[in-house]
Amino acid sequence: MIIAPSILSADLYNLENDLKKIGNADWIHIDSMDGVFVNNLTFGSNIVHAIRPHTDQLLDCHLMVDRPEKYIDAYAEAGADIITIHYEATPHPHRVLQQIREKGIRAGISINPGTSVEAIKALLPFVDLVLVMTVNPGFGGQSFIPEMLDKVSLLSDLRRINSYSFYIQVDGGVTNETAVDCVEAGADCLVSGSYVFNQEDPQEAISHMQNL
Ligand SMILES: O=C(CO)[C@H](O)[C@H](O)COP(=O)(O)O
Repeated sequence: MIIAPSILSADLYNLENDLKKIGNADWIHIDSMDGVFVNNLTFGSNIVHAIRPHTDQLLDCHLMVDRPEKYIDAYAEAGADIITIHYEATPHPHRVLQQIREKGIRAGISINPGTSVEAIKALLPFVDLVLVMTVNPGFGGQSFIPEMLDKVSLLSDLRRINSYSFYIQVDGGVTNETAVDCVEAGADCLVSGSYVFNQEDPQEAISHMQNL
């Protein structure tokens, strides 16, 4: 199981120290929010640029921004390994996914709780990752919406039937308990923010989830 702690819940004043606390994680999840697509503002490609020289962990960039096509070049130049855009954020998701892959970067598509898997079926051959939001995007520390697990199961079936190879990532309210349900439904990558960073020993929490 791939674990991607979200630095949305890190202490930005002590980011270097907090990155050490999650040093055994496979990926680092970077939540960019623009105050338009979601009602919150966080960070942009500048944080990718700042972290990149200091880790070999994959930088997994989740763009909760309107019209993500405007920012792909900046994230590519900053050193992103994965860029996930929201299906709901652009009228041209297929074009933006192509734009990401043309940069040699893995491309992900994310869906809000109100968006069905059917809506992104035509995009599945063109993605390296599908992110199922299990909270409404915008804030950390929200409660997991269990009904979203049906989407994870459906994606897992579609992946098997069509021999696709995208990762199925779950994000929002992931704890040691909800992680078990995500794994059973077919997820292979879990984003966890507040749960991981609130633990006495984040590395132990990460390795527990990695072994699910
Ligand atoms: O994308 C996000 C919010 O939009 C966060 O990645 C997500 O909510 C993780 O935080 P937590 O584990 O605290 O729910």
